[in-house]
Amino acid sequence: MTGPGLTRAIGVISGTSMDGIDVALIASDGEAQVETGPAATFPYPPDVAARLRAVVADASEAERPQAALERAVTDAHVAAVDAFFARFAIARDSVALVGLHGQTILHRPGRVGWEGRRPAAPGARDAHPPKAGLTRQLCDGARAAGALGIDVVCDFRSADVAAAGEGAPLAPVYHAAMAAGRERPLMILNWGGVGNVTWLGRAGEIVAFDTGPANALIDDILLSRRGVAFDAGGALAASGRADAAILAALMRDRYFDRPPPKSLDRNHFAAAAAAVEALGDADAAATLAAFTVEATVAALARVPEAPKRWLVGGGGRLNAFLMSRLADRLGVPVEPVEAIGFDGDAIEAQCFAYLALRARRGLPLSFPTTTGVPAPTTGGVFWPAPR
Ligand SMILES: Nc1ncnc2c1ncn2[C@@H]1O[C@H](COP(=O)(O)OP(=O)(O)OP(=O)(O)O)[C@@H](O)[C@H]1O
Ligand SMILES: CC(=O)N[C@H]1[C@@H]2OC[C@@H](O2)[C@@H](O)[C@@H]1O[C@H](C)C(=O)O
Repeated sequence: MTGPGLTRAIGVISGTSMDGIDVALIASDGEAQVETGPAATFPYPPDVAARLRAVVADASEAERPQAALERAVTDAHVAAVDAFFARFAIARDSVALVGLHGQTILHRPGRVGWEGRRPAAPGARDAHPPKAGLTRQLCDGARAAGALGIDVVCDFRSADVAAAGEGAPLAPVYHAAMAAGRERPLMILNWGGVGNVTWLGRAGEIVAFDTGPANALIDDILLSRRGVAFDAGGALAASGRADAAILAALMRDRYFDRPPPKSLDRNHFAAAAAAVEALGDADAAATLAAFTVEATVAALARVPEAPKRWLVGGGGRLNAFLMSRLADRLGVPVEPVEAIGFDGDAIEAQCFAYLALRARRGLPLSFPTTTGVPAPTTGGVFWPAPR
């Protein structure tokens, strides 16, 4: 794999589920041409995962420097790339670049309107002035480039936030490349911990935003109540009944009133766990699954034209219950991205390889209709390997 004009790059990400470190190889020009190679997921060392969960659960902790944890996360990501080279017998010097997303521990973009805030009237004293935008992905680029001996791009979101964008989602430009030549309008949905959509219009328009919860809330109650990481296939949710009143209350969150672009911190909907506390396990899972589906369906009101087809990536595509409920509610085909030849577990890692290549070429990663940034904006920080 490497056609003329294509560069081989590896992408690495651990998403909001913190279920492991995804690694994928692509060859691409950072534009229309993408060839996908192998991909795999490697577990976090358990102590690193536990420390991350504690920090992510506490925003004030997530704002502190976290230098030791950043080193541990970086080393885990480097180890994952080394294991990837070994598993697929890939020569290190055949890869020109590594895009390291790192681990998001806090996401608080500073755009006016964030969290449903309304701009204060002119002259009025704002009782809750916006905090400066901040998005934190733990990743030490210099350490990673040194350990890997390969050039690294990391910190993909900060330039967008500094330019008054949401800093997320960044996958849309990769989704557009994946779906080139497919029927429009088309929706690409990522159901990871948090959900996000990319709407692709007939004339090449892209509208993208985070939809709401995907699996994170369901994962959290399965872990706290049953000691398991997720609801396999959605079996527990399928055996329960969603509580309509609780669901309606959850859907009144002001996030759903906001027009896109918009993005979420993993913990935005953390109060939902308390809302289902009095329910039995199956009904709680069913209510949170219904919340994921309704939050996703609500995206329809925010795109110019209803998509003819939805393609789903991320672990949520393996939840048969969520997939069939979404298809019922939408009335159009809802299929895993495998339907167009992509590995739904690898898209985000592929995406950060692709974005790293774009960053090196000065191409934009984000756009006014994907993050609300005022103009198309490149990003990422480059760390050359020591020579
Ligand atoms: N067989 C399955 N049945 C049900 N759910 C599953 C299954 N396999 C994975 N999942 C869900 O998918 C989640 C992981 O999805 P994924 O790896 O796409 O998330 P992520 O990339 O960490 O999150 P994000 O995209 O928000 O950053 C798991 O936490 C689990 O909830
Ligand atoms: C701040 C952050 O890490 N956001 C993630 C998260 O996980 C899903 C959703 O929320 C999306 O906005 C984003 O990830 C993907 C890869 C993105 O930027 O497109």
